[in-house]
Amino acid sequence: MQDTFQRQINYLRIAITDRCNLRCRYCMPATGVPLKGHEDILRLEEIATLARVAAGTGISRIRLTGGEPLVRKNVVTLVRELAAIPGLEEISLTTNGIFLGALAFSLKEAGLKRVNISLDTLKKDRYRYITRRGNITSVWQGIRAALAAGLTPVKLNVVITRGFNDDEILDFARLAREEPLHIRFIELMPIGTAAASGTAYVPAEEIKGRISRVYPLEPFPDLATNGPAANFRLVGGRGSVGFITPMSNHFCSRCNRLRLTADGKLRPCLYWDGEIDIKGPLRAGAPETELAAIFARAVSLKPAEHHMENGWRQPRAMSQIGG
Ligand SMILES: Nc1nc2c(ncn2[C@@H]2O[C@H](COP(=O)(O)OP(=O)(O)OP(=O)(O)O)[C@@H](O)[C@H]2O)c(=O)[nH]1
Ligand SMILES: C[S@@+](CC[C@H](N)C(=O)[O-])C[C@H]1O[C@@H](n2cnc3c(N)ncnc32)[C@H](O)[C@@H]1O
Ligand code: SF4
Ligand code: SF4
Repeated sequence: MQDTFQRQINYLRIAITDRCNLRCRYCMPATGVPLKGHEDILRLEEIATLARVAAGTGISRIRLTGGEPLVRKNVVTLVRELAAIPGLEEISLTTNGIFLGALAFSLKEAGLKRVNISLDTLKKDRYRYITRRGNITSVWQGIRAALAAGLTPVKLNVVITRGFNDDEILDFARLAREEPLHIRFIELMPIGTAAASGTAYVPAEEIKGRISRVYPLEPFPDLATNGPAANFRLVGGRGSVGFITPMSNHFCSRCNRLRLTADGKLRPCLYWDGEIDIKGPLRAGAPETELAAIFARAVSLKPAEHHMENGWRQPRAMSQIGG
């Protein structure tokens, strides 16, 4: 599908749940985000139906996210169903990694291609602080299991915030040198609790400068997956570092994605309030041609770019949109 700005839309991010086992401070309040009722959330077979329709419209990659996708019961069965859909070349997943140790091999066997794992600090106490409850040892078990299972390339998503973890930038770079891990530094966006907290993002250029003064970097186009990251190999290293810059240098002109929320809304953009209900028509028995037309309408409504700078704030939490 092509949108009104000549961008090819071939990637769908599906939030398969709005629930999460963690409470990352920049993402949600300590009490969590009000959850949708059981009936409001797409059933797994409904997600599979919509994925089949999406594939028919030209979507070739699907990423499962949330909330925390691995808290959704029967996620392995869902992956198996999605992996069997003709036209879907890649099913991937973004997770906090806590339950990945237990699930990595079954997910791989079911057809998952790769995982991105969120880890904002390498320090045990800080991890518990930023997630308000997580145990970093479980995340490392998840990372090791992902590598062993071949869910590769394994990418680590790191949100650097001023005064919290900006002293760990070189530790992460060292990790990328020593291990086959691809660290992506993400600029904090004013979404979720981050919007009101005044927490400051650290521009990617500053992070890159600090790394390249110690570890020479060279462009690493091989890791490109049509995602937003600009990737660099550390000369002589096993992994890489990448930069996702929604704030300092947004990548909207290359946008290739739609989002489907856990409660069945199609979102043309991460940072825009437009969304289209597709669960209602699906449950009312709409034929697949009609559902495909709803995908096409969502694509036609994609804005040229986000306007995070103009003061409008996304009312949905990141865990509801899927990141
Ligand atoms: N502004 C904006 N940020 C995005 C978008 N897609 C991803 N991000 C940010 O990048 C983070 C990491 O995204 P991932 O879930 O790892 O997905 P990805 O980077 O597309 O994955 P790859 O296919 O591995 O490149 C998200 O949580 C967001 O913070 C987008 O379309 N717009
Ligand atoms: C919303 S989570 C969903 C998937 C899973 N629970 C996880 O944490 O990977 C996806 C990603 O969004 C990132 N994220 C959450 N809030 C953000 C914000 N305000 N700005 C930038 N990234 C954010 C998280 O760090 C995580 O990497
Ligand atoms: S970033 Fe992911 S793990 Fe952390 S609270 Fe949000 S949804 Fe949960
Ligand atoms: S902010 Fe919106 S338009 Fe820009 S890359 Fe993200 S989803 Fe696409």
